[in-house]
Amino acid sequence: MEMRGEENIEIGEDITPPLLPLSFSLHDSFRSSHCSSCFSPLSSPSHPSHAPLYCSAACSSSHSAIASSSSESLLPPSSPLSSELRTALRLLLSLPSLCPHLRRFNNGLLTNHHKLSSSPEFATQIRQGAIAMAAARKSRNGDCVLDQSDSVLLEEAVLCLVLTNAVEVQDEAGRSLGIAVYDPNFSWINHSCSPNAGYRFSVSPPNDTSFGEDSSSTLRIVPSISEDESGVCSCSDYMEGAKGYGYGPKIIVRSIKRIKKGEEVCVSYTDLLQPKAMRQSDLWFKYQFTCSCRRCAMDEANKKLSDYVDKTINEFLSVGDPESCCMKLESVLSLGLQIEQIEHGDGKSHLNVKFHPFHHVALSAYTTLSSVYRIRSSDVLALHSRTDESLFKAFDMSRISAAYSLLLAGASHHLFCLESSLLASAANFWKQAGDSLLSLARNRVWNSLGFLVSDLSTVVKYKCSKCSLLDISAAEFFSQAERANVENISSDFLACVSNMAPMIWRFLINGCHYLETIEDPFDFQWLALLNRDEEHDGFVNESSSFEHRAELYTNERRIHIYKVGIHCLMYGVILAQICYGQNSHFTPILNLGEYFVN
Ligand SMILES: C[S@@+](CC[C@H](N)C(=O)[O-])C[C@H]1O[C@@H](n2cnc3c(N)ncnc32)[C@H](O)[C@@H]1O
Repeated sequence: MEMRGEENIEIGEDITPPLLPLSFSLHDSFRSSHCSSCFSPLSSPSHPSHAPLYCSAACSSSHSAIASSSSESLLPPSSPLSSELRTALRLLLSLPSLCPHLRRFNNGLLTNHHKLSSSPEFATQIRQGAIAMAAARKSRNGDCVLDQSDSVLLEEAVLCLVLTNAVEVQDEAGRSLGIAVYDPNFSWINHSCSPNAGYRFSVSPPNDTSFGEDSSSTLRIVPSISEDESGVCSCSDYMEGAKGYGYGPKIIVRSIKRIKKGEEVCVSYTDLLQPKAMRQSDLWFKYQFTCSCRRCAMDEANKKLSDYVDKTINEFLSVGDPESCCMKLESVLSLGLQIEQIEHGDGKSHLNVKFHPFHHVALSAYTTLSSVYRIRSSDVLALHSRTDESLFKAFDMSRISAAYSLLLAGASHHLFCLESSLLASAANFWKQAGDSLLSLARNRVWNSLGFLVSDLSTVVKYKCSKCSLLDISAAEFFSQAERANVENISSDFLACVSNMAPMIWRFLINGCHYLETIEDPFDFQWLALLNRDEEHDGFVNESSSFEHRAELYTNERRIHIYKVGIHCLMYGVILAQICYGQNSHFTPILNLGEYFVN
């Protein structure tokens, strides 16, 4: 069974009225400080006692008869699962004629008996709990000892029902006061690690108009039979059979995302801040199911994507086919991987997963692509005669290599701003981006178009009017004061290169389908607007269509490539000096002249 939206529901709306529990119990540690009937704090907490305590005569008169007839006082003191055992004994009172073999009781709640008892550890706990319950029931009826032949199947099934359906009742401070089992309107809601609903409790003495309860809220979710149960049962029979005692801590379910009519409503059964492995093991330990929600499938898919990228890189390192490596990496970056997802109760669906540009595997793919395009560029020049065509082809490869270096530097910058210990990586990526762009500005292609390398010497002494980086470059190394001012230098630098990026980015990425989906290598705000499911239809291969339009190759563009390159190099050097000091062999030596030797 599952619950679905009966209508379109907006975010932040109550989707059930306050629901009363079918059965509940305080945890042992709150039995002397809280009312056993309504869970509100007692005005004068008592010494720990085995007997339930109440906040008012009303609570005492409604609940004490149930507590005594459920025979819970005859349970062994402080047994494991004691609140579950009390809840189960109280539930047995309201479920008179039961068939313990049923998967569901006549109140519609799943027992999950077979699943829970398939774990040997759980099975022992359930069996021991059921024996304690059966012994308490028997001795209340005047029988003395439970004998070996007595069946405890009913007790086991009710205890499993409680373990499967009970929720922890929390107070405003987030403390778990006890547990409660609610009717199918709540208990048929399945779990998701990316749920669209949450719940809160209303804990207050009877007749108190409690805070947080909206008496006008109605039930806006409806039961639906999941695939595995279709044909076995009907929801309405069960809803009739669900009866509680008419008091106790109430629960209210609320949408935390927009829910479409007919969409499954899910809450979380575990701490969502935990990583997938911990969430999965917690769910398995408590409920014996493996979650296959979208968030879990994404984690799985990310692993598959990472494995695919690692395999491609390893293949390249051993077989050395640069073209196939670029094709495969760019294909997976553009198109993602189709992952088959098995959703709870919904059969199979497909999930298309792509890397976020900041994902560590995407960064490793960019590093590889930048090197492999550089290798391809040298290969073209080495293997073909230096015709104009091969010069342009080699230039295209260098251009794309430089674009990947720049993207890598831009993405690493954002990570470095969040986690400053990434300084060394950021230094290295900026330095490489600078090197690639400066080499690109010196590429022979410009010569063949009539722009001489010596033209660039006019801009060697170029001073940037927007940031101080290039003033500093006159010195061989940055002073301590300059290094201490790195935050300001960083933000001025980024503002400066972001300003120049539009002049060169489209040119650098021209013809590379994956890079063409990246709007800006420094400012990633466009990511928020991108429809990640959008299909991209290709990737770079040998025959892809670079546009060799003459108007793209202007001296102005080349000078911008040079200027961005010089900024990146300077910034990489200042970061490296902070990281390693100026005399280390890890710190590049500033020798700008080397970029302009004819
Ligand atoms: C409180 S019940 C939820 C309603 C339940 N589906 C039913 O049919 O009554 C909890 C049980 O539902 C099943 N369940 C809940 N969420 C699930 C999920 N995401 N995947 C698989 N099983 C799930 C598990 O068997 C779990 O023990």
